[in-house]
Amino acid sequence: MKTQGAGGRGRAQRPRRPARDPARNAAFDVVRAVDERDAYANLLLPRLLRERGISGRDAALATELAYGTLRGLGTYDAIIETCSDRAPDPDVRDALRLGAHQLLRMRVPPHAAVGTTVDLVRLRIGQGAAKFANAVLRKIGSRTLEEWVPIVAPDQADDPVGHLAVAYGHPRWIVSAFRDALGSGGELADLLDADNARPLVTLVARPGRSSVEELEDSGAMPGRYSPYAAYLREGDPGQIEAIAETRAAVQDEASQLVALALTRVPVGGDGDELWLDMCAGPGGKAGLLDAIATYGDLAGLSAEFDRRARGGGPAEVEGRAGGRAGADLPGHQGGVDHPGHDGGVDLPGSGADSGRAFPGGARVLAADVQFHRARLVWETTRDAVVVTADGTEPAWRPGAFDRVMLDAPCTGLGALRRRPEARWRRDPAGIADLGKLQRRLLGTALDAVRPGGVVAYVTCSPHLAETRVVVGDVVARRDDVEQLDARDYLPEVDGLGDGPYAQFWPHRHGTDAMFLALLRKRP
Ligand SMILES: C[S@@+](CC[C@H](N)C(=O)[O-])C[C@H]1O[C@@H](n2cnc3c(N)ncnc32)[C@H](O)[C@@H]1O
Repeated sequence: MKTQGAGGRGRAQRPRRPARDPARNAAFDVVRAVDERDAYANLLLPRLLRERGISGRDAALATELAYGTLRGLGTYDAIIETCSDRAPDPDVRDALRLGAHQLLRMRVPPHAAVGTTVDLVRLRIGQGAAKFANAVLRKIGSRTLEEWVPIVAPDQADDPVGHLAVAYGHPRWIVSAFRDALGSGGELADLLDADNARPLVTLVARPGRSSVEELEDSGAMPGRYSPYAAYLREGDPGQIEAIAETRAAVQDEASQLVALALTRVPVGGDGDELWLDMCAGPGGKAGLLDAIATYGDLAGLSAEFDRRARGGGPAEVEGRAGGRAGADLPGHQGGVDHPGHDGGVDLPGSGADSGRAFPGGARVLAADVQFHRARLVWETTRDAVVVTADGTEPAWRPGAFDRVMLDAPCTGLGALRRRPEARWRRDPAGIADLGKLQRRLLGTALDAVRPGGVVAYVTCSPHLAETRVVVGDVVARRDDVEQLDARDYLPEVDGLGDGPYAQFWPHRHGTDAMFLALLRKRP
């Protein structure tokens, strides 16, 4: 049974009236559903917008209201508590959170923020609750966010983590984890701030299937680092033909780069034909790996070709690239004119087999333990073989693969920008169990790769207990593994840390906080 708080007394069930303010009503419904029944905002909101025919500016407003409110819950709750003389009912509190977001972080004029929120409460909850909401919102609007923070947050000097947690709306344990992973406190506020910003929609043009130029024709602009990335400032990516046909997809740029880095490591020796994506669902990295495996790293190949045509090195790349990855392939990008590339990437190693872009001609086996997620991989890949399989109990023989991608199940703390409510749902208690699974999966990934082959251990979390500690523990227990400096395979990206790992950051790179370790099985 619900507790009776402010504005709840004597309230009768009333029939829903038609929404006069579709954006705020939709945002309210999303925040309520997240609060009441653990709904996922990024799944529910697009459905509500579609069902209610909300589009254009109203859709943009509903999105900012719902996502922004959910990101800032911790901050807004602290301010609401200070401004209320009694605990609000959950539905009234959700409306107050929406109002607080408009007053403190959006450019909605205060009278409009208060007026529309009070109207919403009157219509959806009741007259008594509306009076209460009006009084609380007026108090909230009497100060700016910068003025509220010192009042409601712990003192910065006494408790810097607690202060940042309230100031930037993150749970304290996540702020601590980010501080530990960053290694110094200097950038912590920038990171938390970046987590509160709406991420750019990043697309991937799967090589051989689409091209950045094709995405540019649909209104996107070339990405900063990945030769396959394009940014979409506005519009629905689902309407882009290449995306509808799975030749391109929505994919964070760091996700693209960690997959690309795996394909750039020279494996030498016994061919390079079979790759495993061990935790592939829903298929973002598998989609890119599948295209590179089939057609080659076309951007890298054309950069190499350009370099060699200018007299920069051995010429047999033309022969290796010809046929499968030659200039006639659909979507072949020709020369690379890319801010991060300067005509090609310089990878470590020299000699016939190293430092080369992969020319194509491999096959990907993509596995996921969950059938429905494996099915999503099957829908997004073309040439990959997709299976439902548990990576901890391999269905493949040891040493079968030349390259293995292990994008391990993790807390997802690196993608908090995308899932607005996620930060309040994650529980540090789950990290120990995840760590056990991550260690087992990394062990079986290393068993799956042949001597000389390479494993990418990836998490979409910078939490040390899921990244360095896992890799360090597993490597320390084996004598057949050599750790590579992952940064060497991403020369177009600065600021990836002290190595040998590569750690992306939203505030530095505009990407998710993706972690990469590259491990080679000793020949
Ligand atoms: C971080 S997600 C992978 C994301 C994916 N690589 C992509 O880029 O779209 C982790 C995946 O691991 C899967 N998984 C969890 N435990 C597994 C196991 N024991 N064996 C195989 N897959 C597992 C989950 O179902 C989930 O789909």
